[in-house]
Amino acid sequence: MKILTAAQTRELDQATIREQHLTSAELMERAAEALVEWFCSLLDQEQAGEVLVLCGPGNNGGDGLAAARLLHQAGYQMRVALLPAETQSADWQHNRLHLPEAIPVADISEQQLPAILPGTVVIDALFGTGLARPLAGLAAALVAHLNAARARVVAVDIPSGLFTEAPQPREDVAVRAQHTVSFGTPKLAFLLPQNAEFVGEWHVKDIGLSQEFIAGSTTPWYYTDEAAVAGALPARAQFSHKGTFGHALLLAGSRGKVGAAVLAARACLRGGVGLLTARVPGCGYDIFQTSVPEAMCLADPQPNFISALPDLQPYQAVGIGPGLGQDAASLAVLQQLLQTAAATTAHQKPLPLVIDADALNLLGQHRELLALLPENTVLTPHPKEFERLTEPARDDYHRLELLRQFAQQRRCLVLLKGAYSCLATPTGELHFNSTGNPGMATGGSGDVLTGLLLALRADARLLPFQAAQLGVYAHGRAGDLAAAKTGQAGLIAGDIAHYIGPALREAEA
Ligand SMILES: NC(=O)C1=CN([C@@H]2O[C@H](COP(=O)(O)OP(=O)(O)OC[C@H]3O[C@@H](n4cnc5c(N)ncnc54)[C@H](O)[C@@H]3O)[C@@H](O)[C@H]2O)[C@@H](O)CC1
Ligand SMILES: [K+]
Repeated sequence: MKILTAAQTRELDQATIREQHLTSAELMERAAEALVEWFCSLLDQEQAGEVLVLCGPGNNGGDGLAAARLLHQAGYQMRVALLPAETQSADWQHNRLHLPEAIPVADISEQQLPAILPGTVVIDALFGTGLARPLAGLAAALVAHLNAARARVVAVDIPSGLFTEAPQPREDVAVRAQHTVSFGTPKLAFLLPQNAEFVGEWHVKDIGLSQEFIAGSTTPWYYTDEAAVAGALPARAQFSHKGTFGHALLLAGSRGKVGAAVLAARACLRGGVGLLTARVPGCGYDIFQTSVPEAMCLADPQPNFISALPDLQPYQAVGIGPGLGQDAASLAVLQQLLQTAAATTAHQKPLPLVIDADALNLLGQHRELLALLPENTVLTPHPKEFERLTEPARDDYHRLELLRQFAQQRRCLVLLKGAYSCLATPTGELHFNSTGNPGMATGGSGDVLTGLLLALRADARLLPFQAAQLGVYAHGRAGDLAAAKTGQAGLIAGDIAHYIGPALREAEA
């Protein structure tokens, strides 16, 4: 699903109106109906008590006025407070005119901020995508008053004060909502950690906006939902054999961290790889062979870490990093891997690589090695690891820009891990993942992701981006399926690996 800018959202509204021969008030009515339907499913009249709608002067306020009317008709006890302004939008005026007289309406002033008791349900319809500058004056005072009131807040379209696709200076005020109900497509602001305290839980409602306009819009931002990966995994042909799905090599583990190799290997096998060979330190041989009998094992001559790169000739993809440690000998292995993989690019496609964890830290310490990365290498840093590869980011928006630049410059697929993990492509696209849950913030879940990505990169039927996108999505989905059984607290990385099969099955062609 595409993520659009505020300007594109406005154009989308206009295109929908033209295409479907609607009035703008009719489109606003659809938005209000969607909001109200959602609201009624959340809280009944008794649970809601008196509902206060705060309305700004634009169409966001118009949505609020229309919703107040519809909720009143549905039997909710409503109260409306209006933020004064020199002018109001036409659809605002239309909905002001149609507001039932039974609903009390007050004008907001510095002296007369609306009374908000703790627990009051407040619908924030002050500003939406038309926010033109940071909040100041009365609007800022009102939002500070609301945030201090400990109300139950539902934001319409976007919490007032947040910009759709740009950061707001830190000291600025924005509404802290428990829920945000938006229309059509998600907004970039919803996907960034720094906005979580404002956005709360977000919901995007379909209001029949022009699909043709969306299809024709260009954007660097995408949201990987179920539809984006539907059918992404080709069905297995009847006469497939192990070779069809590739032979992967995993370089992982060091003394005390052989478990990382085990987890990555299990995930790689669950990811459908044809054959898996793991290079582990000598101390890991018995552990690995016993824990993952389905994989082959090449013990390193060194007992405690990996010191020698096996011959790469048999493999269709190589993963390196989980539990690797940062010994100088392992750095040499990484360097040799990059040189060998890059050398194969001259006469054939580059050897697919997946680079994670300590292998990323080693790259961060020896940035000259970045120039050796073969095209379409998959890197999976969390924000700290990414910072070691680049520079500290000012905020989440700046980090996205660094991510985009890095992926373009290095011609790699870079996955910035976190909630809504973001996959950057060599062409400058950013794909935010929709699956996963906080239960996955547990040791080893990154190792599982590496193993799964390795399996999908070894599968020659998938293009590099498809493999990475499917891997990230299925990893999160496996975590969601696992958490449904274990609860989030009880979730361990091995559970995620266990559910990779069912998660991938959902994306089968
Ligand atoms: N255009 C449409 O047809 C639809 C629009 N919808 C709603 O309309 C919203 C966008 O409406 P608008 O474009 O009218 O914009 P907004 O309602 O977000 O705000 C625009 C108004 O706020 C003022 N303003 C902007 N920044 C301000 C600030 N910092 N301090 C004080 N005043 C400020 C502007 O001068 C203008 O009067 C969406 O977020 C959505 O809620 C929905 O009804 C769906 C349909
Ligand atoms: K709002």
